[in-house]
Amino acid sequence: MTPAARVQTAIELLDAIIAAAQAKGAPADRILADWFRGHRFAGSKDRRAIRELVYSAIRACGPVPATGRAAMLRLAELDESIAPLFDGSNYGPAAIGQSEQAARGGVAPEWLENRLAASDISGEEAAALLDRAPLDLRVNTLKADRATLDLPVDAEPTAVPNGLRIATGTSIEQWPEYREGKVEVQDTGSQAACLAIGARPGETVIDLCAGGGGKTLALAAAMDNLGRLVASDTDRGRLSRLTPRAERAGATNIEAVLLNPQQELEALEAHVGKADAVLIDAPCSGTGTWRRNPEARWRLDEKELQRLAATQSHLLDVAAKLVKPGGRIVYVTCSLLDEEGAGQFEAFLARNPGLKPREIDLPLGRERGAGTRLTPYHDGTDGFFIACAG
Ligand SMILES: C[S@@+](CC[C@H](N)C(=O)[O-])C[C@H]1O[C@@H](n2cnc3c(N)ncnc32)[C@H](O)[C@@H]1O
Repeated sequence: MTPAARVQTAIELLDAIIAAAQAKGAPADRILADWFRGHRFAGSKDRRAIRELVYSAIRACGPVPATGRAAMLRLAELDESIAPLFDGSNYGPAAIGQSEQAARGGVAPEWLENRLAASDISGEEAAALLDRAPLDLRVNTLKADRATLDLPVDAEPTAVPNGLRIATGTSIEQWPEYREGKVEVQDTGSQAACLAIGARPGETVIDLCAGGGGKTLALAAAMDNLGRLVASDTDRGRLSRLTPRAERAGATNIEAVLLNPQQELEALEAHVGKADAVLIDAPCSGTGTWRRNPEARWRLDEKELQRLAATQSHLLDVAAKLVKPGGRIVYVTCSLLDEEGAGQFEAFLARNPGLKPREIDLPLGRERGAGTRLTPYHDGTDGFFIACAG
């Protein structure tokens, strides 16, 4: 493909990504993967270049761009190598018209920038939300030891006990160490969230929103497979990914439980008032993970944020029923908005005067309300709010 044809392809993909974001459809990564699968003539260099153009254009726009072409014109304002490729050549984009408008820059749609600023995320903190994410691994202590594990590439220890950082873009799926379950891909912030729960061998721990089990596997390792680890979620598809992952990781103490939304306690009845610890890795806006999926900024609206906050509050109340007296509840969101983090947790404590905030000792982050906040700018991790009560 010519460089101009790559730009035109990126424009068309951006059109699809913008439409999907507004319709809450497929994420950008899936749209790209599907296109690459259907267009085998695009070689690996083409694919890399197109991906880079698409993601750079997404990062360059704050509010939702009107079109893929407007998004690419915004990128052309930042990267002078792009405008000359609007050359009207075969398969390339038409020449830039005199009155054509580029999309607006910024960190996010204005309403969302304002919400972030109200949560003290602005300036460099806000800009860093759109950095490129590093590639972090967690060494699975059920099968390996960070101090002695030999990997095919250089790896730097991170601030968390079993974390390693390797070069972004490294493909690890074919590594024997990965296939044998010695390492998992997991952001350092997620690993810190797992540390906060302090899961110990022999305990009963409930991972209430387990999804595909990213944190469940870390908890199983912390428990050394001893005790009871309940992994629940309302999403059957996500939860079904846990079993093969647990097998690969050698995690043997996990019990997966599918929940009905709003009736979570029915399936978890046997555990009411008995859990030593409950982790709520709550569904959230994901403002802390824009480094990985920057078009998520265009999916969110105020109504969705309200819906998420209501679910978070409900799940905190569910956790309060599951935990035993003296047990601990750890609340985690990968959002930097206080209404999903410090504010949400404060309201929970106010509703439950019998529960008190507990200090969590993490090697990263800063105090925020009754919890700890990790940010890409300050900690080099995804953004997280993590808090504990008991
Ligand atoms: C942030 S994700 C969890 C990620 C997962 N813990 C991990 O580390 O890979 C939030 C999860 O909450 C689940 N969820 C949404 N509503 C729920 C509910 N009412 N009860 C339990 N889980 C729920 C979603 O299906 C989603 O998997």
